[in-house]
Amino acid sequence: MSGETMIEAAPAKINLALHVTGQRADGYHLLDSIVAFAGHGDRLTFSAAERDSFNLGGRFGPLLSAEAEGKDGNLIVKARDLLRQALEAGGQAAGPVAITLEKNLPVASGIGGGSADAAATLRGLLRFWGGTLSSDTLSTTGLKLGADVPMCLESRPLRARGIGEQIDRLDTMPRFPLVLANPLKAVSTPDIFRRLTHKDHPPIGTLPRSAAPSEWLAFLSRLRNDLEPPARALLPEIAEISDQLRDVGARLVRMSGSGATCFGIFDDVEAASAAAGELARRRPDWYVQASETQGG
Ligand SMILES: C[C@](O)(CO)[C@H](O)COP(=O)(O)OP(=O)(O)OC[C@H]1O[C@@H](n2ccc(N)nc2=O)[C@H](O)[C@@H]1O
Ligand SMILES: Nc1ncnc2c1ncn2[C@@H]1O[C@H](COP(=O)(O)OP(=O)(O)OP(=O)(O)O)[C@@H](O)[C@H]1O
Repeated sequence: MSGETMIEAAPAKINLALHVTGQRADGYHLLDSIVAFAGHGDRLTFSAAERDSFNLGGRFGPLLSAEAEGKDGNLIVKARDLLRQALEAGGQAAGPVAITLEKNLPVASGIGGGSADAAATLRGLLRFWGGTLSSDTLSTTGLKLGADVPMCLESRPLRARGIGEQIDRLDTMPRFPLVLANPLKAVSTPDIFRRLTHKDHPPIGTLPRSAAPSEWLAFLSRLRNDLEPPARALLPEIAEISDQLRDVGARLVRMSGSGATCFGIFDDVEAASAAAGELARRRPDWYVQASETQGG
């Protein structure tokens, strides 16, 4: 075990497009999604300790600890236990660790907060413990924690198919300056999937060949998030957020994941930052964050 402290970023996951293309016999939906990761997210810290511990801080930490009580517990703890099991099964050491989560992302908001944290736990603890696990085993372990965890393990531009676990990297995707906005009302992912009426949309077509932002923006503009109609029916604020993002100059506005976070893509980081400032002034009751997606 290392004596040092290690930090692992858990970037917000953004579904730039999400098509629902079918449903498996077990009820899980088949997706075709273009995904990028923001420069902004949660932050995990791992330190050597005499016994395991888990602490929460950050803007949304108190909300999460209150919510998690009496429920299934935090995904970080589950990820730690699953990884330890996998390493110890192969004769590798996985000693006690103190984990701290700085919870900066709103909870149940469609930007993969819990999945990003679970993935960062797997990545970070593997480094902290100095363990070795094949990328297939890591991805399978991640999938046990949630459909979004394998893509969050990558945390780089990708196309996800299957239920989210079949991943192709999109190395030519440019960085997109954007603003994330959320009404601070939690949305339940299973609830949104349950409300879907159309489950057989066509898959995403041919991807751009170049890395030109204009080509990518035109491509993304032709796509959709099929979870947006049921989410809008549940939460009228999504329409309001989308209108506001357009009003402050976004080129493309869409909801991420099962909502309610929407993103607006801007021409440059200065425009995104100014728009976020204006939006936060207009709606201090919303979560508003300027960021930029990470490149391939
Ligand atoms: C909407 C997305 O965020 C898009 O990236 C993901 O598909 C959701 O991923 P997640 O939050 O990690 O989802 P999980 O925790 O695995 O599943 C929560 C619930 O969502 C539904 N679910 C999830 C993923 C999927 N491909 N089909 C589904 O129908 C299932 O009812 C499942 O019980
Ligand atoms: N570390 C965590 N961060 C956030 N939520 C967690 C965490 N651990 C457990 N949860 C539980 O997971 C639920 C879903 O939260 P999460 O923020 O991952 O949703 P989401 O942003 O909609 O994710 P996705 O985009 O993957 O659907 C929460 O309501 C909470 O009870």
